[in-house]
Amino acid sequence: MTLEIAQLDANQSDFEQRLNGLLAWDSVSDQGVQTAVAEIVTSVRQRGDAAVLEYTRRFDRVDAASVADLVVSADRLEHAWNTIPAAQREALQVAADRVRSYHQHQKTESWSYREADGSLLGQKVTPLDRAGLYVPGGKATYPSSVLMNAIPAKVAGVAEVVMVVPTPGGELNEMVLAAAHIAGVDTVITIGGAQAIAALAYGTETVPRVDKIVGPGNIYVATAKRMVFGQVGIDMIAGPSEILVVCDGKTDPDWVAMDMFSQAEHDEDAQSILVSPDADFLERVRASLETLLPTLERSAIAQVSLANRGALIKVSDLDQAVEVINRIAPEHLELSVDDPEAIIEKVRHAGAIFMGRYTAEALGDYCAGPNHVLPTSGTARYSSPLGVYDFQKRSSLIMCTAEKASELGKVASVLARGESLTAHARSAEYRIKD
Ligand SMILES: NC(=O)c1ccc[n+]([C@@H]2O[C@H](COP(=O)([O-])OP(=O)(O)OC[C@H]3O[C@@H](n4cnc5c(N)ncnc54)[C@H](O)[C@@H]3O)[C@@H](O)[C@H]2O)c1
Ligand SMILES: N[C@H](CO)Cc1c[nH]c[nH+]1
Repeated sequence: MTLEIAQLDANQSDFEQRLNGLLAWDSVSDQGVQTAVAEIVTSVRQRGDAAVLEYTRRFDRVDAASVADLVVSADRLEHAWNTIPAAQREALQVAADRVRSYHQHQKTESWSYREADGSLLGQKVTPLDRAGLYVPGGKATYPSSVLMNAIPAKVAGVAEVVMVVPTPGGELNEMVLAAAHIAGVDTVITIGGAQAIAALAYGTETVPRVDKIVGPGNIYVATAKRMVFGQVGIDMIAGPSEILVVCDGKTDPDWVAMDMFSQAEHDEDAQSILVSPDADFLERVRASLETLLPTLERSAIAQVSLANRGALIKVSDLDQAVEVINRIAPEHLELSVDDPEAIIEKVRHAGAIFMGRYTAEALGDYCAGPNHVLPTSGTARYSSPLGVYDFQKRSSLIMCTAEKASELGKVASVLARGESLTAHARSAEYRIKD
C-alpha cells in the first residue's frame, strides 16, 4: 500500500497556490449534488412520508412499510443501554458526564437591569421548543456524536429532541441507541441524508417539524442544511473532519502519524496536515505514515484522504507555523510542542485547540468534555463549536416608566421624522409629557 502526501514549504513561491488547492472543498456547491438535493427536499416537502420511504429505500437499502416503523421506541433505547457490554456502558457514562459538566458552564441566563427611574432593560433567554439532531451513519457509526448533539440541547432545556440517524442496510447500532437513551433523546428515527434534513425542516405525517437542525454529515446533509436554512435554524455547515498538527519535532513520530490518521480515516475528503520547522521530523512522520497505513482497519479511506488533501508543511519557525494555522483556521489544532501556552495567545482561528503532546485530538472526539461538532473548511474564522448557546435564543426586554417614555419619545420622534416614518414619530410623541 503506497502512501502519497503533499510536501510543501511555506517559504516557496508556489506555497499559497498549492495550499489553496489542498484546502478547497467545493463539494457543497457542486452542481450535481445541488440538483440531487433540491429534488429530494422538494419531494419530501410535497409528499412527506412517502418520499422519505422511497429515498431511504434507495440510499440506505431499508425497505420499511411506513416511517412509523423507522421510529425506535424508548423501550428499545433502554434495552440497548441495558444490554451493551458493561465496558461500553461505563465509557458512555463517563463521556456523557464529562460532556454534560463542560456544557453546563456554557448555559447563559436571562439578565436585566433597572435605570435610575425604574425603567427595565434586559434579555430573556429561552430554550428552543424542538430541536432536530443529525447523527451521521453512512460510512461509520457515531455514538459519540449522539452525546455531543443531544447533551447541550438538554442542558439548554430544549423540551423535545428529535434525532435522525441513517442505518444502511437496516442495521441498528446498539451503542448509538444506548447513547440516545443516556442523553435523554425524546424521539429517534432511523432515516438519514437530505431526506432526513427535509423531513425535520418541513415535517411529515410522522416526522415532527423542528425549529433548528444541528449536527454534522456528508455533502448531501450539508447541502440540504444550507437549502432549508430560513425554514429552520441550523448550527453550521460542518464538512469533512480536519486536523492540523503543529510539532516542534520532539514528539514520537508514530503518535503524530496516528493523530493524522485519526481524522483521515473518517472520510476520503477528510484533511490531515502536519506543520513543523524540523525537516528531519517531517521525514520521520512521513515514514511512520507509510509504515502504519497498512495496519489501519480503514486504510483505504485514509490513503485517499492523505493523497487528495493531506500535507506535510515545512516552516521556518513556530511563528510562521502560527501564520499557517490562522490562514487555515482548522477544525482541530494540535499544538504538539513544549510550551503550548506560549503559542495559544497568537492563535486566532481554530475550532478546538489541543495543547501539548499528551492531548490527542481523539480524546476530544469522545470524552474530554468540549463538543466535537466544530466549524470546518476555514469557518472557524467566524463560527464556534456546537454548544448550549445553539439551543437557546434571546428576547430583548424593555419596560419604560412614564418619565422614560417621555424622555425617549423626544429622541425617537426626531429620529423617526428623519426617516420619514411619521407613524413611528407620532406613536412616540403620544407619550411625551408637556
Ligand atoms: N464534524 C463532526 O463533528 C463530525 C462527526 C462525525 C462525522 N463527521 C463527518 O460526517 C460525515 C459523515 O458522512 P457519512 O457519509 O458517513 O454519513 P451521513 O449520515 O452524513 O450520510 C449518509 C447519507 O447520505 C445519503 N447519501 C449517500 N449517497 C447519496 C447519493 N448518491 N445521493 C443522495 N444521498 C446520498 C444517504 O441518504 C445516507 O443516509 C463524514 O464526512 C465525517 O467526517 C463529522
Ligand atoms: N472527529 C469528528 C469531528 O470532526 C468527531 C468524531 C466522532 N467520532 C470520532 N470522531
